[in-house]
Amino acid sequence: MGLGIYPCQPKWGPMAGSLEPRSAPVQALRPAPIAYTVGLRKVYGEGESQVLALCNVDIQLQAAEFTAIMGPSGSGKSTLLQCMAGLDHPTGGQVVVEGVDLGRLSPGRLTDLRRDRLGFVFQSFNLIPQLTALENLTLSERLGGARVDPAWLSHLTTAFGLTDRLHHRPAQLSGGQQQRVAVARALAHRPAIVFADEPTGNLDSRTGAEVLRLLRNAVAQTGQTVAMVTHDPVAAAYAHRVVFLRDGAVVAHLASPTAEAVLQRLAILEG
Ligand SMILES: Nc1ncnc2c1ncn2[C@@H]1O[C@H](COP(=O)(O)OP(=O)(O)OP(=O)(O)O)[C@@H](O)[C@H]1O
Repeated sequence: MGLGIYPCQPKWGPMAGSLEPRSAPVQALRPAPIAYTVGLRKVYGEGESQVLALCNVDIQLQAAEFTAIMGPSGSGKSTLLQCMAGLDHPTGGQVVVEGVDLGRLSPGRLTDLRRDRLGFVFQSFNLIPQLTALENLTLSERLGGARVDPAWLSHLTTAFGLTDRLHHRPAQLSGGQQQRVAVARALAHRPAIVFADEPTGNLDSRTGAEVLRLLRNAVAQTGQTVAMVTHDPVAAAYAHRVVFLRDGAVVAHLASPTAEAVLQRLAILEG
């Protein structure tokens, strides 16, 4: 049986008592999200080997909020991030970023939107090895995007402790320095949203904490919107809100998370 007739109903419903309050007056006061999905669905493969990675996911990212996405291995976290960031095509449903339905964009317009309005941070840094840190920082400009404001770039490199590393190539930098360059690069063109997939996965806890502080400061000080996939409850506690996935569906939200509260929710999900 293929997934064409799969009911798309995960084994898990929302976790009792864990959803954010949704009274009508509070909803009415909430500003429109900067990005959202409606009924997002992603199926990989065909026929017997089909995998339902996302199952009718509705999620909102609020502007100037730091959202962490968590869940057991294989629950669909990276797939959700990739679909929201226009790096992967959903099988069904909608992704809307700053009012633009990504599904209606031509491949060229989607590439432009990714370059100009989105920033990316990956677990493996993904810097271009032949370019210096400074050249990596201005990559979106080098790819034909808007000019990176020199004053903003100077602020970023100072705040990120990179001023004496700008002419080094990635291989001449530590892992933490490389990820700081990657985060600064993601912020350099002032994107609407930074998507980060396990940004601390390759870092020790001290270096990882530095990177998380930089992301959180970007949210607190400049109103940057950040969405981050992580396995680490300590990393998730830097966020304003955690969205939990299980079997490709959103099953819980946690506002103002602590590492302990995140750990408890994960234990229930993985139990
Ligand atoms: N390219 C692909 N082809 C086939 N199946 C895939 C592909 N990418 C992901 N999947 C499957 O989709 C499901 C969701 O994968 P995804 O990587 O989004 O989960 P995840 O929660 O990010 O997992 P992890 O925490 O282990 O990184 C999994 O069952 C995975 O095996």
